Amino acid sequence: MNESETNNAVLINNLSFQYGNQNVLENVSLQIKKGSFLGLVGPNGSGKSTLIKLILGLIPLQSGEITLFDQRISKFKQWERIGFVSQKANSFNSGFPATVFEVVSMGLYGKVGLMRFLNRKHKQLVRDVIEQVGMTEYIHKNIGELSGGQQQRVFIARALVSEPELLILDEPTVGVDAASVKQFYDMLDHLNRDNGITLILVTHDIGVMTDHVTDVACLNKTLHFHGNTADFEANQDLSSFYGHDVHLVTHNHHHGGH
Ligand SMILES: Nc1ncnc2c1ncn2[C@@H]1O[C@H](COP(=O)(O)OP(=O)(O)OP(=O)(O)O)[C@@H](O)[C@H]1O
Repeated sequence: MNESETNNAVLINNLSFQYGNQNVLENVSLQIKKGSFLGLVGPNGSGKSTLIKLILGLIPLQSGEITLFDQRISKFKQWERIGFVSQKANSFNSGFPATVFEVVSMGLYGKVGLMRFLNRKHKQLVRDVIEQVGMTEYIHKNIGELSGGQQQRVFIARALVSEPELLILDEPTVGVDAASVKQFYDMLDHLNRDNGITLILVTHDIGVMTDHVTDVACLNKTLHFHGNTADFEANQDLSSFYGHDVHLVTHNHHHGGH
């Protein structure tokens, strides 16, 4: 980390975005501090993935500003500081011919070109991140033979080999069974607390999430709430609106209290 940097991993200022003439994000401002673990929640179609794509520079800004580690996104070049794991990561079928070690090594491609040129240091790094996500005993297993939750850990390890300071996860627990979800969150806690990695987690698992995240942001085109987890839970309107029935809510609904 750079000594002269502020405490912000991500700073979003007055961001708006449209697909065609559909407003998807309106005047969103959000400060994500280094070391925090942010849960980003919102109904289907509320703009969560769009916000993440904008932060990752995958789609261009239209209005407003995003600052990553104190650099305007248009000038930002240190993309290795940011890792991303998507919901669709766990789609390997049982025939996929790559081991956990190999899949995680692919995360180094940007650094070393081809996997067969991995040096001792790189191999150790690959083993270390596999250890961090608790997959050491599966290191030589084929990825396709693992459960969805285990595959997702492997994808997190793959994102971790480039040693990101910020890791963004877009609904990583979709399709993962309840028992594995708990372990998955424990692993995220470890990365956040022990390794100091800032996390942004897009999720619909409100109940599980609030036991782990430090901060919550509720998005429904505009930002309805951003604050610490205790304040989110204390606000009954918010936790029920963004809770279990979130899939049924339409954009036209009214919801008070904030
Ligand atoms: N490439 C695109 N072109 C046009 N419209 C899009 C595109 N991507 C998303 N949208 C629309 O923008 C809105 C926000 O979508 P977005 O994927 O950001 O929501 P989300 O909160 O991530 O939803 P979900 O929880 O269902 O994943 C939706 O109405 C969606 O249909």
